[in-house]
Amino acid sequence: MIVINVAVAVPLNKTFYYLPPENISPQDVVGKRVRVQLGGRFITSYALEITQSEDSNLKLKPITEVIDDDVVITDESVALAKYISENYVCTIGEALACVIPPAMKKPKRKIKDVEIINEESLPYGFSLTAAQKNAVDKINKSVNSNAAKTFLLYGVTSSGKTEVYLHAIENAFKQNKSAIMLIPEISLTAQFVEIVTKRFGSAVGVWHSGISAIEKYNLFMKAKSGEIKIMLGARSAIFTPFKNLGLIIIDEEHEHTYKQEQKPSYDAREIAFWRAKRNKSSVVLGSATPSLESYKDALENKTELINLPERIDKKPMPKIEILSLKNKPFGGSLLTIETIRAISNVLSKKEQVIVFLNRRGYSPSIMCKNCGSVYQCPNCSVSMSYHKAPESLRCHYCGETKKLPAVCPVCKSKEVSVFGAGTQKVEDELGKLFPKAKIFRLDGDTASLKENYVKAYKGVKNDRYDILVGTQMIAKGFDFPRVTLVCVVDADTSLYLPDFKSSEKTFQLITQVSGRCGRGSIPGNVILQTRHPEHYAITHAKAYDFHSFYKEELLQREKLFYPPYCDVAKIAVRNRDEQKALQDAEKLFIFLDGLAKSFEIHVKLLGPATPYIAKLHNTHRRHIIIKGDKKNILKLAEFVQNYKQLPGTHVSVEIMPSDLI
Ligand SMILES: Nc1ncnc2c1ncn2[C@@H]1O[C@H](COP(=O)(O)OP(=O)(O)OP(=O)(O)O)[C@@H](O)[C@H]1O
Ligand SMILES: [Zn+2]
Repeated sequence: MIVINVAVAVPLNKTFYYLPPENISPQDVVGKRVRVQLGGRFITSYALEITQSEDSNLKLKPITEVIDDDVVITDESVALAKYISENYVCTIGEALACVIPPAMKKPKRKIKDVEIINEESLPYGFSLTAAQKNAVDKINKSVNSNAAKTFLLYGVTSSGKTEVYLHAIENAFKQNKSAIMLIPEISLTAQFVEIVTKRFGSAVGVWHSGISAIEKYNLFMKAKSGEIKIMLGARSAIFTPFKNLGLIIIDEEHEHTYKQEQKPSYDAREIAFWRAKRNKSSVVLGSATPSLESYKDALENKTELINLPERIDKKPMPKIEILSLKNKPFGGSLLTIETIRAISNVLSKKEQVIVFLNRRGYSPSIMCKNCGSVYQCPNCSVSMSYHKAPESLRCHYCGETKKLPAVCPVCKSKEVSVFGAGTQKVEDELGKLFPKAKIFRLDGDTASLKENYVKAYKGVKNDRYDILVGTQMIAKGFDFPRVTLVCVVDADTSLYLPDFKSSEKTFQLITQVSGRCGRGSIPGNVILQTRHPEHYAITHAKAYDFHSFYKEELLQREKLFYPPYCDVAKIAVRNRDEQKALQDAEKLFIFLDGLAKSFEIHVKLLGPATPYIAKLHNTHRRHIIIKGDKKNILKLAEFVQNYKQLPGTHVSVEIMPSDLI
């Protein structure tokens, strides 16, 4: 009997046999996505191969539907899924659902292209600097000789990394090879789509979470057939099924968005290395603030370091002035007199300002002045943020929205007031201080409308706005030549989060946002408000001294045994019942500890600990952390799947998470 081996995206570590659908030959099923019934559910799955079964009594269900007309599963996608399943604790089916999106949809009739822009490629406007040329030569040599090398392009902000990428892509293109270019943030799409499509016209596809299921299908098939040769996109664009992949570029490689939090918790950088090895392609990791891991690899010659130590035309780095808020009372004015003066001065010269605060909403909490209680989210153990226009209280974690209470729910006092500041409040204050200035705010709230990304980018670029206010969305990648001042309202938002990466993230954020100014003909200035002016993340950022920061941070990591000195996994145990979450976390810890001892798996187990946010979406959480080397961590993490948990408990494993909170 002929049966078809199908990978289903469920956490059962095996593939399943189904009968081919009636009237369709088995050869026309294999390599395509199919719908199958499993345990009462219909699931989009992957038809891997035809097998002969000796057992003719086998009771098998037929495949319900063959989704694709053409083959979508390649040898590479199966091998890659196997790699993902072995390295991120998931099944082949779950891994395939990552490599080949189950949701992409074949159009009923041919639709016109939306994201592919048919502009003719434009000539280059300027010649490369010596440092850029050196970088391009090295990358091209590697691409042309199929050397499968990885480069770390460490170039200060505005050193012209984009131009290096474009020249390297052009070379790959001339060699008839394809290229993937990853960008970390959807807010940067407008800028990069403009730049890349100007050069490469209709050869470019754009892939991100905002595109429709049909657009995804079209792009996927066009990449597979070679109709497009360059894919620009977010993390998941790393899976673009190019056949002749020559080059993978990961811009802002330090960004945590390249790491998927949900299962499978893959890192796009690692997928890039795997694909590069298989396809003999080159990888370029670019950043002005490389991650500790990437910089260490480069210094140890595991990858090749290329430096762009200066800004284009030797423009000076912006001068960073630190304004200490140490002795200033909490809850006072958001902007110091010095900051207000600096903004006023820049606006009077018709230059532009970026005002950065990495917190959206109006205020992060509301508090009763009488009894001191803070209004908490009913579903999560966090305070609710106050939002103006429309006025509401919102939980930034579960989305719960409430009306602002007229009296304190605890003591009935009317003395309820907002506390702390977010981007809405900054926008408000700036509006009052500079009524003539045109202000645009880009953060998680305004960015829910897709067109606001484009509005922010084009508006600042074309001088329609004087001040851009925003969160980390505006901190990196943007190239706005008329921005001459950056104000960091509060540099400390990420500094004291209980996570081993909080100093690194703070250093990166300050360096990146500072790098947004002084990119044109007028030098830039940065004003950085902080309560911790002496912290090494801040002092080294002020001095643009990445290497000293790196050394100091490495010492801390070594002392506390954290990456890059070990690998880590975060196991989250969740249950709606707090006691059950706690009990199961403790039982799981004992189970893993016993296994580690009896199988002599050398790892360090920590926990179970209450995470920074103990309750999320009405679910209580406990974390177990495994530290050690990757092989041992994976060995132990595999056992998590065999753990018999209490009803209602959900256990997930994240390999090398971007944080431990
Ligand atoms: N060779 C060159 N000659 C003149 N201008 C250049 C050259 N190369 C790049 N530029 C310009 O310099 C500016 C900064 O370049 P780019 O945006 O690529 O910097 P970057 O290194 O990516 O910075 P960041 O890390 O801040 O994103 C851009 O406006 C770009 O057009
Ligand atoms: Zn909530």
